[in-house]
Amino acid sequence: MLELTKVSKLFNPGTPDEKIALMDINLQLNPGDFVTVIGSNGAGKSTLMNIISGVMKPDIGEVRINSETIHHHPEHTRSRWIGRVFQDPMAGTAPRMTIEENLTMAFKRGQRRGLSWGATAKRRVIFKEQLRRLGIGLENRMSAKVGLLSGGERQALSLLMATFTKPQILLLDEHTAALDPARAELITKITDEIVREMKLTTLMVTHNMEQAIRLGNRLIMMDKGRIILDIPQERKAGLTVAQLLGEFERISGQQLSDDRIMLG
Ligand SMILES: Nc1ncnc2c1ncn2[C@@H]1O[C@H](COP(=O)(O)OP(=O)(O)OP(=O)(O)O)[C@@H](O)[C@H]1O
Repeated sequence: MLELTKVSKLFNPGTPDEKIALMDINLQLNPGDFVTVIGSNGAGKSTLMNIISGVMKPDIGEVRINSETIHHHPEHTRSRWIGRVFQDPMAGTAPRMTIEENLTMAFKRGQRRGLSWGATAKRRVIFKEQLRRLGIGLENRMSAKVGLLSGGERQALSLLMATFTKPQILLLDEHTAALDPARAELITKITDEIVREMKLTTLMVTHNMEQAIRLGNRLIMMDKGRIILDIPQERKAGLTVAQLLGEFERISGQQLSDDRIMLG
């Protein structure tokens, strides 16, 4: 499904500001894998997401989706296969457009994948149905401008738009971090439901340790540009936050330094 082979990325190479963002990353996701990603500050989590989504190119190494190398595809063509939700609720939607117009945009992206839902009226019924699944009443506000929605409502809509046409890969980049705890929990619940129902292959970066353990079927821990721990479902199921932090210390020889860390 998604395969990274020997991917490395350095910033400012050969200068005093040289930073290793990713070093020799090998990662393979199987169809339907829901992988949570945690790590210390500057571990390379965002760079990993940026390289998969095509915002950045690796210095060396390969990224493949369904065995096809995707380096030569720019970000906008990769959006046919990759859905992404960012931390910033403003990032995934167009604020001056209505909910319906935003969904139409997401729908049109998917059309190239062979979707055809015909007339506008039929599409509107489908949009309403999809919005109702979120359980926050957006189906009754289809003509509202998205800029008027709360952060949580916008993240729910972003999530729906990113998954509308079943992407091959879903990237969630700390997508609940900017929300208050109640909204973050709601978006987490909706995420879990959508990912499970649609069986989406998903990578989710989070600073919430408890969430990283609770969600998904696999957990990856990063430090200094490397994957230092890859925990499968069987081991993840009984894991506690204290054990997870202990594992980090044991392998990296230091405490997990993350100024946004949440233990639960
Ligand atoms: N555009 C850039 N220019 C220079 N250095 C960069 C750039 N982007 C990232 N880095 C550096 O690369 C390393 C990895 O950064 P990255 O943002 O991927 O880490 P992260 O795990 O997402 O961190 P955090 O959790 O703190 O957001 C860090 O040392 C960072 O300072």
